[in-house]
Amino acid sequence: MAILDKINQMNDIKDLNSQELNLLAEEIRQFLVEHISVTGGHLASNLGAVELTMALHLICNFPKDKLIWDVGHQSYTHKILTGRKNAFDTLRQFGGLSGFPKRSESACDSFNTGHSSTSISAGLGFAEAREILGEDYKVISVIGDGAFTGGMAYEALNNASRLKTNFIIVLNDNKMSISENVGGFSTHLAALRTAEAYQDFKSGVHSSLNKLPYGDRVIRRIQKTKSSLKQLLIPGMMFENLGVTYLGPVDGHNIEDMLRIMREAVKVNGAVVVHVLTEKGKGYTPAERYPAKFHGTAAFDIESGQLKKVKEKADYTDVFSSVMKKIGDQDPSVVAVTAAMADGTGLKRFRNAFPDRFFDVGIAEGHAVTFSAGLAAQGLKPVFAVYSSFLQRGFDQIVHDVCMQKLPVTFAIDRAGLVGADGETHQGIFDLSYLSMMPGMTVMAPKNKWELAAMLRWAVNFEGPVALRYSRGQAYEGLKNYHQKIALGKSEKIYDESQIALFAVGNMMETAVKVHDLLKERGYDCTLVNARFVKPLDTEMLFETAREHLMIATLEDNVIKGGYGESVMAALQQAGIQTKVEMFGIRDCFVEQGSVEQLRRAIGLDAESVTEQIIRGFDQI
Ligand SMILES: Cc1ncc(C[n+]2csc(CCOP(=O)(O)OP(=O)(O)O)c2C)c(N)n1
Ligand SMILES: CC(=O)[C@@H](O)[C@H](O)COP(=O)(O)O
Ligand SMILES: [Mg+2]
Repeated sequence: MAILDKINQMNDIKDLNSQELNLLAEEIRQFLVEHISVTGGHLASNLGAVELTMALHLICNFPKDKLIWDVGHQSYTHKILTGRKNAFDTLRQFGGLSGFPKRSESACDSFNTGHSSTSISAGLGFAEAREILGEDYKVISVIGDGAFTGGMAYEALNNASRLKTNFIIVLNDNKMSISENVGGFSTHLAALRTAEAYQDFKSGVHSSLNKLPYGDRVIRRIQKTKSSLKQLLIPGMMFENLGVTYLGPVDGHNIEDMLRIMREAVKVNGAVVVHVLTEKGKGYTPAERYPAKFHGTAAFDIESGQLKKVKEKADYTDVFSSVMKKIGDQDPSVVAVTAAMADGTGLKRFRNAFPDRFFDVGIAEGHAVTFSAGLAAQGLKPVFAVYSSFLQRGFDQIVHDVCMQKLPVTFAIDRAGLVGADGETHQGIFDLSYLSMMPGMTVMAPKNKWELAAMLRWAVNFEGPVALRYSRGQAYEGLKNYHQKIALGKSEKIYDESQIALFAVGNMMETAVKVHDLLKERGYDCTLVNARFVKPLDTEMLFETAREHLMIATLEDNVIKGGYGESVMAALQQAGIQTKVEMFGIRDCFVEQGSVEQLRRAIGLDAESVTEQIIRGFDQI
């Protein structure tokens, strides 16, 4: 890779001529495919953003200028161009290069991201701060068409209209969210794309008018007129009417064209949207053909595009997917909602079977919650399938629109607990706390794949809000013979022994079984209880067990604060039961990237660490 080898630190790209730049783009693509095929990562979005990132690096000076990526999953070329190329062997691994921008990783990463639709708000903050502090740097936010379906983007645009100094918003439009993009804004972008033919004409008119003594006034007049001529001159009218200049569309794989438009953009005194057209997966045929599959991928074979490790057993998402389809067959009042995660949540199967009862609302979790509340208020049974960390976006909507009205919305919460390589932004470690505190909310978690099926059936028929949380990855197939009927607020005793009683939540039951066995090997007896319900708590079982044991241990893959363990502790205290309690969960910290096994070991949530700690605690009694 002759050209890429010359790029060792920020701003090296500026020494290249036009031909070398095009060669560099090819070499970066090859580098991305070669590395991500080994480590896994967000391939398709990065392949599409190569030239776009290069153009930004040619126009900016890093780290002085500020580049803010939306979601941040497409920032790999930026990392390569800012001295992090050699760390790509460790991408998304424990202690390695993050898959998202990280201020702690480089001075060239201005803002941490991972969740969608934040970049315009953050960028606007940078731009306003620049003015107040009397500084001088460019501020550029890069947001995808998918991320632009999130409400925060509109709130920020609305706010950006007041800005009198330059702030560039690059809209990277590849017609895709993870799957096809949806909604009215996406249709609007499609219309803008077809306005491409007018672009030269439009920029010609704009720049000629700008040169006239009162050119800016003439442009403003045209913007104010109701004439249909305006549509011809100003295709991005929606932005222009909000007081934000629109430039584009421009071919996002043509560096020269992008530089030309960016040179115009930096002259605008205010917020300016530069509409860039790219192809997701560009340059690697399997990713061009299947951009959703290669959005985020595990290691794959470059030649065939096939994953190196074939899934042997169902994961929880597969179980949810097939049970939802069956429930849909049996009950026409069940409807499904996703916020742009039809693939990841497994709702694709439901969508294919019942397209009229399926809603992809875009990356709009807050809206999805209230929309589900509306469906429920009219007698339907909505299931909102969502990743745990993304549901954080809907906190007030769950309180205000669902729980206060006691509406029967089922929250099918996937990726609960530690998720692994995506790191701290994506760990689903807060849901038990923030959901348990809400009056009227029922919170449950299955111990294995059969229990997920039973709980889902139970939840959709329950007359109130239910949160059902399950984890990323292979569904546990142990404890198959324990299938006591689901009953509100009732937990399930697995092993009835003495001395120590271990209460575990959902996914952590697999670890709890190992802890039980390890304790046995070390000569300790251990009763094992599958909590099933984090709320309401099974106080009957808890109190009875506490009175019969010397020590209670709780195990959850959630932060300890406000989690299951603290509920158990509080209930025992209120009842005046003095049994010793050890809580196992996530201490007050964010958990970095790594495999789930590595992370559990690092935070003391693996079977061996839990066993050791229980023994230490028990021996002190
Ligand atoms: C709040 C939130 N919801 C969902 C996601 C999952 N997610 C990550 S990328 C993505 C699609 C983004 O599409 P776009 O912005 O167009 O970027 P592209 O991948 O097409 O480059 C989604 C839904 C997220 N990161 N944050
Ligand atoms: C960037 C993003 O938010 C998603 O692409 C996420 O990485 C998907 O995670 P899963 O691989 O768990 O579906
Ligand atoms: Mg997109």
